[in-house]
Amino acid sequence: MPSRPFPPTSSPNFFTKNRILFLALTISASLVIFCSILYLLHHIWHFLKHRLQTNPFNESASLKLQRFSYKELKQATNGFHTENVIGKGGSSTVFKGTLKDGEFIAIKSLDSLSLQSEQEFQNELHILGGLRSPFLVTLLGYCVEKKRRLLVFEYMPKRSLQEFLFGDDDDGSLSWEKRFLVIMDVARALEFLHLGCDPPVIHGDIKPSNVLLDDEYRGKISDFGLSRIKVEEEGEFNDELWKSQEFSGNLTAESAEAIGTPIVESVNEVDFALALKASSSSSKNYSRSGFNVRVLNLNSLSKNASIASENEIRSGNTKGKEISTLDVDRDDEFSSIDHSKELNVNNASSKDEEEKANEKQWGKDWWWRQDESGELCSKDYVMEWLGSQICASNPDWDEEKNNIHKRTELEYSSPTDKPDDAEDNKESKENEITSPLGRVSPCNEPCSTRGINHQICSGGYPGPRPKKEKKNLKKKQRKIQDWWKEEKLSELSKKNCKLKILQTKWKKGFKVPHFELGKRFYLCRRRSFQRESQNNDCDPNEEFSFRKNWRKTRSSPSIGSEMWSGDNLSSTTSMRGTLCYVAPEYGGGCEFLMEKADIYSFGVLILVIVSGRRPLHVLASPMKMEKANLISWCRHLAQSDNILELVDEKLKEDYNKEQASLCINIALSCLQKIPELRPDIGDIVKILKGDMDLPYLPFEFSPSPPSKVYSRSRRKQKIPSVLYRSGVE
Ligand SMILES: Nc1ncnc2c1ncn2[C@@H]1O[C@H](COP(=O)(O)OP(=O)(O)OP(=O)(O)O)[C@@H](O)[C@H]1O
Repeated sequence: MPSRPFPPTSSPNFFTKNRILFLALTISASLVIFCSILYLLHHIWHFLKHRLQTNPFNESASLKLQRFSYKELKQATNGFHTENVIGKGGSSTVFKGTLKDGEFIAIKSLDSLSLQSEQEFQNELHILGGLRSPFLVTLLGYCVEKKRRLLVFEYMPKRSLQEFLFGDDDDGSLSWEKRFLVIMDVARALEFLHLGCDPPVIHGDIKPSNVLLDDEYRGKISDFGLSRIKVEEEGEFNDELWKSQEFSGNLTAESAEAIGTPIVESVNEVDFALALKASSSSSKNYSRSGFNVRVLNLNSLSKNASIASENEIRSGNTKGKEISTLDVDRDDEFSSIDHSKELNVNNASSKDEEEKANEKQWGKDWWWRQDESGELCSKDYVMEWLGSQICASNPDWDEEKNNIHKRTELEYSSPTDKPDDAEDNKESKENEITSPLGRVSPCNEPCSTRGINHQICSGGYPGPRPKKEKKNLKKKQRKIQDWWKEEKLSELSKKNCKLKILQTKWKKGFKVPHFELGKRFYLCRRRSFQRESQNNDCDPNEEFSFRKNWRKTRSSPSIGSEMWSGDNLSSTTSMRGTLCYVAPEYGGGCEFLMEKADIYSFGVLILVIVSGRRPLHVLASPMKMEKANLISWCRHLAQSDNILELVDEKLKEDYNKEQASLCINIALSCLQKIPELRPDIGDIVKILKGDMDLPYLPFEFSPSPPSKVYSRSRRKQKIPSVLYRSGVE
């Protein structure tokens, strides 16, 4: 039997094909595995690298914040007793508390719940809550119960630098050494925020009242209500993310969870339009509709507003009510919350509260005032500010008052001289030779809080004032106003003209209904503000903050700077920070708070610390006018090679001249108008430590011609290591 042929199942061709296929599969599989491993390794490396950069937001485990109950905090502060009040911010009251274990704490309690205060609360909670540094005030915990929002901080026994520099209880203990250390501490704090954190954190409101002092007068930065996390994507800012942070004040839910802090449910999604709308709204009128920004548009805004304003007109109450644009769909949770009552703050009568609310309310008009009103001009702000400053206690002013007092006494002592005549004669004589500021005479009249129209305060001239004298006084005040206007504000007016032209162009080009609305609100608010200002007494403890506008603090006002040049008063849609400390570019429409804006504020802070003066200091004597604006005075001194004249007179000769001039020079370089030219904080710290040379200052700050500037000997100065905080270096 012939054998059957073996079926040709495996030809050499078949084997080769299979082998090739197998090889190809193996190679591609191993390639995929290899690439995945590479990808994984890259990610691990990236993650580790960033972790090593002390990324505060990833160190979740160690940063769990303690959640306090309201009851616990109430006990710690003896029922939030007024005796325990240690500070007052624009939107919160700070109490000293004692925990059961005897530890002192500072409890910051929101006075009322508005979008803005909620946003700042969230900011502090999520940004500061995720940071740990010996140069930052430690956030220990929080309390969120219904409408109550409280933050618990480590207690800083020496309170704020502001109180120390300008407070009544100045015992002169802020020696040069301490001042220098505080400058160093703030620089280190900013170094941590800008360079030690990834992503960097921008504080956004560096000023003396936000620098707290510990037992040894070492400075720590506080108040992260305006701070921002800088998010940079492929070299460009991520607009969306930035804005969402800017206006919602929230990190994402995940990141919040990561640092163990709560997201307060209602404010998760808020955008620019809402923030603007809400920034001119009061907590009392806050509505749920405001939270859903996605449905907001200009039409709904104007519609809501017109309904609201109609209601207001009907009820005859137009005071402080732009907010009522949001009156539709009122949300109980966020409607009228009177925190102070709950907190047992006894001294706030309902009337007072209303006034306070109105006052804050006025402050929230900033955006409308900026963007819309035809009447808006920087001059207004300057005049308003001047009004309050003239009331402020001021050594130079006091000096001048004493002189005037002496003069007046002399005049009165002569039996032949009638007081009124004497005053008149004096006025006509002095009129010829000096500006009205030189002839300011004191009064006992109450001062209105804002506006140059108010009386000039003095504590040293007792007794009732004859009618004629009052008239004279008014005359003088009017002259003072005119003089200020002529001398200092013409430049501002020019800028305002430009601004108005721009606004007109804008209006012509785009007829958007809500502009008119804004104007109506502004005018309405302005009227109510004027009424308020007529009634208010002068409070020297005011500060102009762009987030709160005029606000009361326990300490004296800190204000001034570039306002004479108008730089700080340019129009912007979302100005935040504190006047005179805020960088000029931030007022120019730049929406991003950059590190260099912090550097600018730091420059102002240095000058304030070194000089013991506020950035804008209205002085009685025209001879001292040049000193009114700390920054321009400093620039003038630099030009005349005399910067040490800026050093606080209280220090007499008891200070380190090299350190002082180093600080002033650093400040000058921080105050350069072009942000890019300002040094970064890493360099500043190195310069302060003496590890790096001071960069060349621009020609405008130099007393010498350019050639000399460049041949100027560079100072290399070693600061004794004892100056640095142990364990930190
Ligand atoms: N941890 C603290 N220890 C001691 N005093 C504090 C502390 N925190 C705040 N203060 C005091 O309370 C004052 C107001 O605090 P803070 O500026 O934080 O309130 P705020 O409402 O955020 O003010 P702002 O209007 O600047 O936002 C401070 O100037 C300081 O005197």
